[in-house]
Amino acid sequence: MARVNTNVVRTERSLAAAFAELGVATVHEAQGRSGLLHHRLTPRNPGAAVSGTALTCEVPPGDNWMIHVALEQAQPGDILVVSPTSPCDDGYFGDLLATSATARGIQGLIIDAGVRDIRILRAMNFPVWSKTISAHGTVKETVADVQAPLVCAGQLIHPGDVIVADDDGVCVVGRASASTVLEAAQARADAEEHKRRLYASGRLSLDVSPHLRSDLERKGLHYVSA
Ligand SMILES: O=C([O-])CC(=O)C(=O)O
Ligand SMILES: [Mg+2]
Repeated sequence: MARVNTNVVRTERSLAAAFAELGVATVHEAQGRSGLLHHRLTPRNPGAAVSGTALTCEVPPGDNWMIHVALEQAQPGDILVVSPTSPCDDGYFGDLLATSATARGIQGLIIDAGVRDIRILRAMNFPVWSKTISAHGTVKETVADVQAPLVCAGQLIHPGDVIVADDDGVCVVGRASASTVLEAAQARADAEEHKRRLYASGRLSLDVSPHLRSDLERKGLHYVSA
C-alpha cells in the first residue's frame, strides 16, 4: 500500500535555513564526513545555494504522478527530494512543475533521475540537482509513498530532515542532530576564516597547523639536497 504522511515533523525553519551559507563541504565535514549524496547529482544552476526541509517523494520508473501529489504537501522552506524505486533517467520534472513548486514555497529540487525544460528552469532561477537532463516524458499510472523515508543517491532521508545543496553537491542532516551539526559547522567555518587570514598573510599551512610539519619525519619524509 502506498501512503502520504500528512503529519510530518519538520526541522524548525530558521534552523534549516541557517545551513545554506555554511555550505555542503563544511556541513559534511562537521557531521563527521557523512550525509553526502552521490556526486552523480549535478547542480544545474551554478551558484545556487539552498537549505531547507526535505519533502520526500518516491516515484516509480517513468512515472511522475507522485510529484503532483507531493506538491500538495509542500510547506514554505521545503526542498523536494525525489528518488525512483528503480533507476530511471526520464525527465520527470520541468518548468510547469517548477512553477507550481515555486508557488508552494519549495526552494529547489533534488532528484536521482532526469529533468527537462532546463533552459527555462535556469531562467526561473529554480535550483535543481539531478542525475541527468532528459526530454523523455513520464506517465501517471502508479502510486508510491510521499513523505516517507527514502534512499536518494545513496543516503537515507527522512521527511523533515535538513537538505543542504550548492555547487559542491547535496548533503542531508538528520532532524535530531541538526542544531548540534549547525554549531559544529559554524565553529568549523570560524576556524577556516582564521586560517584564511593567516594564509592570506603568507603564513604556511605547515606552520599554522604544526603537526603537519612535525609528523612529516615520523611518516618517513626526508628533505634532500640532491
Ligand atoms: O509535465 C511534465 O511531465 C514535466 C514537465 O515537462 C514540466 O513540469 O514542465
Ligand atoms: Mg515541460
